[in-house]
Amino acid sequence: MRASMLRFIKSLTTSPSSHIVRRGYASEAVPERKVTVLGAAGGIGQPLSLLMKLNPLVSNLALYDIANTPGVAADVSHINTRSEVVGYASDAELGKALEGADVVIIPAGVPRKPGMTRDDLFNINAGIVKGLCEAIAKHCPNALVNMISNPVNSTVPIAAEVFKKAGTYDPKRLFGVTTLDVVRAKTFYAGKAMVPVAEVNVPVVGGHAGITILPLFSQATPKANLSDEVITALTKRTQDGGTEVVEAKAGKGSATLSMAYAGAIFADACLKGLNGVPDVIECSFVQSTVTELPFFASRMQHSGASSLFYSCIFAMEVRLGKNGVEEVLGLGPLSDFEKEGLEKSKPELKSSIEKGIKFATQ
Ligand SMILES: NC(=O)c1ccc[n+]([C@@H]2O[C@H](COP(=O)([O-])OP(=O)(O)OC[C@H]3O[C@@H](n4cnc5c(N)ncnc54)[C@H](O)[C@@H]3O)[C@@H](O)[C@H]2O)c1
Ligand SMILES: O=C(O)C[C@H](O)C(=O)O
Repeated sequence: MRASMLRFIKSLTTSPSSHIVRRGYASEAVPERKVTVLGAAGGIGQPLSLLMKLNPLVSNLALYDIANTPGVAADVSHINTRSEVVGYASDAELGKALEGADVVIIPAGVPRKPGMTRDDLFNINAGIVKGLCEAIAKHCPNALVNMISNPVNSTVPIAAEVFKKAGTYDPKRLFGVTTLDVVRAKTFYAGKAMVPVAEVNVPVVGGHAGITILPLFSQATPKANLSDEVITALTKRTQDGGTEVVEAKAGKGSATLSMAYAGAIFADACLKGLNGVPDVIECSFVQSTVTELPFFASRMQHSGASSLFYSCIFAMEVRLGKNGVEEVLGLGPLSDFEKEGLEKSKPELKSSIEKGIKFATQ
């Protein structure tokens, strides 16, 4: 488990809470932060809600789903951590769930079954995401939106178009959650490189489907002398990680537990960025200007005393301050294998992005 997540879970049982919430902050006070989970009663939503309840940076946790929310909210609310939990169960309550949210996490929608691609989920999930984003534009237009619902390569562009139409679009605040790809790349790399997994870092760029997932093992740390064959196999396993889980679950859905972990890591990074913690770096599928594609997942650094952390662009790191990005950091050279992977991924990524834009603007 990632060191920061382990630290905060451990700290819940070993330190007085007043110490926990102050760790890493210059000021004595930790801000109030509301996090809303849309799809909170689902396979991802439940463990993700649990993990957000364990996060000491959260003061208000709003759990929304169209089914089974009261039970999940009652259950999670009994955990003796900082946040107050409120469940919202119907369309009529969506506005209240979103009002005042700093971070909105969206794992609402149907998951894959064996034999399906993520794009096969488009017809159902596009409509769900569009409706939820319309509500976000209305009730919490300044929230950071963490999009988990698939196909991420299309649902993020849908969200962007909905926000543009509403006049609320801020590219610095919309994120496709690709953290699970990073989580997998780290795990698989550690296994082959025989290094402690907690020390591993691997940027993953591109998108979140098949060959659009581009792990950059040439930049993985700690360094290891892995053969081309091993790098190829690691890349393929990372790209097919979702399918590996879908097949193992044999019709009972896709990754939920590892996704909840990844979603919690990413939301925690968002909260830290909002709170002004420096040097917070994650990968995410965000608006980009570096390639000819309008969206691209890449590594980003977010911090700043104001409420922003910034998307970055293809294979880049950025440093943020009070008003967002302060500095864009170079990512470094790609291997020939990675350059080839990037070129191969572009047509699929482009078509998924265009599909989302077309759906939302029709
Ligand atoms: N980004 C990633 O890395 C990643 C990883 C895993 C899964 N996913 C995606 O996340 C989504 C959810 O997966 P899951 O396994 O949790 O599915 P699930 O079916 O277990 O849960 C989905 C939940 O969404 C709810 N829901 C449906 N429509 C809704 C609406 N309009 N408003 C609020 N809630 C609504 C359902 O009631 C259900 O509780 C899928 O699209 C899946 O493909 C993404
Ligand atoms: O593979 C899926 O359908 C779910 C998710 O995108 C994943 O990567 O696990």
